[in-house]
Amino acid sequence: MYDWLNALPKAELHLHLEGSLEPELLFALAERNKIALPWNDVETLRKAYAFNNLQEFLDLYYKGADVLRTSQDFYDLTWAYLLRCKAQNVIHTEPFFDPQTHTDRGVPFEVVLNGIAAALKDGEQQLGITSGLILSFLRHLSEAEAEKTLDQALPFRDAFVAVGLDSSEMGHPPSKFQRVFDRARHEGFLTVAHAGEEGPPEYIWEAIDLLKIQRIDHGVRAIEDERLMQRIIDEQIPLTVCPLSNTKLCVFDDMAQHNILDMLERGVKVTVNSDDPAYFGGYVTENFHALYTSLGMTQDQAKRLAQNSLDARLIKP
Ligand SMILES: Nc1ncnc2[nH]cnc12
Ligand SMILES: [Zn+2]
Repeated sequence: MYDWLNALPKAELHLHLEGSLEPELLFALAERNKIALPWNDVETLRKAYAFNNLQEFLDLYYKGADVLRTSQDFYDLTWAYLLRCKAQNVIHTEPFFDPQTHTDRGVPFEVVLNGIAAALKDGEQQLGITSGLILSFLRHLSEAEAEKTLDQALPFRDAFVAVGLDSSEMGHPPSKFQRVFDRARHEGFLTVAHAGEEGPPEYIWEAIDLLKIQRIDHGVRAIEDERLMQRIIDEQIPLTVCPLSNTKLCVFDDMAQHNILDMLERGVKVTVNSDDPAYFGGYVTENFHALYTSLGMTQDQAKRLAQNSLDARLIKP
């Protein structure tokens, strides 16, 4: 089944480039940039990948991102991810990057963007993988800081298709970013937002009604609100679900409890994604495979999930 799932043509719509930083590359970049790490070796670092919630993961993820300093680093990170896409027949990807994670420690916006954009261009030319980059604001920071990030992005507007919202969800509702999302839309960007990962259904309502999103990232807590379920079914608002992420971050106790197939059967446009594959134990195919082993996903369901990912692209072929 793994090989069959691997061969399915699919799109990945929820992937943080910084979350694809494998420990081996992290150590190689630390050496290249002469950065001392708090872990002795790759195995010790991998052992630290045990999380009780989103915040515990984010604390380590931001630490790991500190090895990314030059455009070449961002190129190498993005290229390594694209090679994984090629190996798993991901024919299109819409990755996130978090500029504030880098600008806040002194790496200029254009250094980050140039490396990522060059790799995505080579990915299309050399690997045939199309892409659309999403600039994600860190929601634990202020809206004013998001506004500053949008200002930095405008000279490079052709490099992005959308803005997004990620990082610590609880206590940082979408409504906190309504004005900057208004301006981003006015500037011609599409919008997406993480909502309903740990946060309540109310945050999903806000993402839809206030941020006017094209897709909900995660959204698994929508199932707690029947009126919301009807809305996302009626309007076919896609959910970019990340099964391995949800179990690693204890959103579900184990994969057998995951609601993605229940949502699929109810007519929700759910998709399968890897979120932060270097930290959560697998790329897209491993996420599909976990649904097969733990939930008995059928080939027909897998085909519908893969087709949903192609249908939910922001950039249509
Ligand atoms: N799963 C996730 N939720 C929120 N922010 C993130 N940043 C990287 N991964 C994330
Ligand atoms: Zn995410």
